[in-house]
Amino acid sequence: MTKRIVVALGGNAILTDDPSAKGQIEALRYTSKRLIELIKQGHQLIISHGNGPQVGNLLLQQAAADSEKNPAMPLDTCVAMTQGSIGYWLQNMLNEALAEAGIDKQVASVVTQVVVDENDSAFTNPTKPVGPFLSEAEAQAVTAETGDTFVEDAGRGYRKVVPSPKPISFVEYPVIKAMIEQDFVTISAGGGGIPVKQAEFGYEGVEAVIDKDFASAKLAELVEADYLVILTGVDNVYVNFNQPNQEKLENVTVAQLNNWIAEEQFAPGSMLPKVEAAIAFVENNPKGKAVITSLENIAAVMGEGSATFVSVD
Ligand SMILES: Nc1ncnc2c1ncn2[C@@H]1O[C@H](COP(=O)(O)OP(=O)(O)O)[C@@H](O)[C@H]1O
Ligand SMILES: NC(=O)OP(=O)(O)O
Repeated sequence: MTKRIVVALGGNAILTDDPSAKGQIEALRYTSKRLIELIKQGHQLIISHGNGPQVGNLLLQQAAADSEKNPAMPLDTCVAMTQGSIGYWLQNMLNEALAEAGIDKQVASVVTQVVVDENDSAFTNPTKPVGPFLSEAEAQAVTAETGDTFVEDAGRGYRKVVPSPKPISFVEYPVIKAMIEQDFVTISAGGGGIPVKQAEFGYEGVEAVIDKDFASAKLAELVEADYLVILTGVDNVYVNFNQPNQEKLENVTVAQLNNWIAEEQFAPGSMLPKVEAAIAFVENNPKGKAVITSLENIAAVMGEGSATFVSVD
């Protein structure tokens, strides 16, 4: 039976060890081949993706801009730029994979604006890690020069943090919905969506990066998806992660996850938002399941391999 599946692509589905455009296109070529396995099985794919590494790199490139003739772009515009570039690469690679598989299906990216609350406490408490991983000494040197805030990111090094308000609504949702109804493969809410606030007539950008897992959960809720699949660097969520007594989670409920959240089992800025997004989706859509796994293990969604499945109870 056809399932409606929202797939949120994490960092390493797009950027492996080569951050050049060519390297990211290659990573997305592989990713697309894996993704269309679900289309081959007759399922409907609704794709979103992250942009943390890319938007952080773009911010670093902005620092090289001169102030008048070649001005630095604000963060919301940088999010739009990464949404555009990743969407462009991904739609091309999906088209290629579909053509190779002899499947005639349209793919398109939607430049997606996501409304946030300008009074969200995130604006005074930046938590979203973006850009490259630095050593502690490198991070301290950048902070001394720019005033940027860095945090240690899940044992992998230090990353700059930016405000990450919660997504409220999708400006382009009627368009996304119409495309889904036509059975087009949609790429939307890239990089969590371009953060905007309501203006008198229309919308105005705000400087932030929305967490793509929260945006994807909201999208999955709106489209009443059967599955929200969050693809990341690990096959499963763990308790006691990276410790000798780490324990793989396979089928878990919201109540169990809430207990582990209280024990601080999931790293803020990396696994915690994924777990929270999974909870939000199944609580608002109790018939749906959330799945956290790796791209390599995507077949687990249909029962072939290891993944963490979250259900409401
Ligand atoms: N409890 C945990 N269980 C599994 N992975 C965890 C846990 N805590 C932190 N992590 C780390 O979080 C990473 C996923 O977050 P991140 O790489 O920021 O996401 P994304 O794939 O969306 O870019 C995993 O690859 C893993 O290294
Ligand atoms: N915007 C966002 O959450 O990106 P990452 O998933 O790449 O961190």
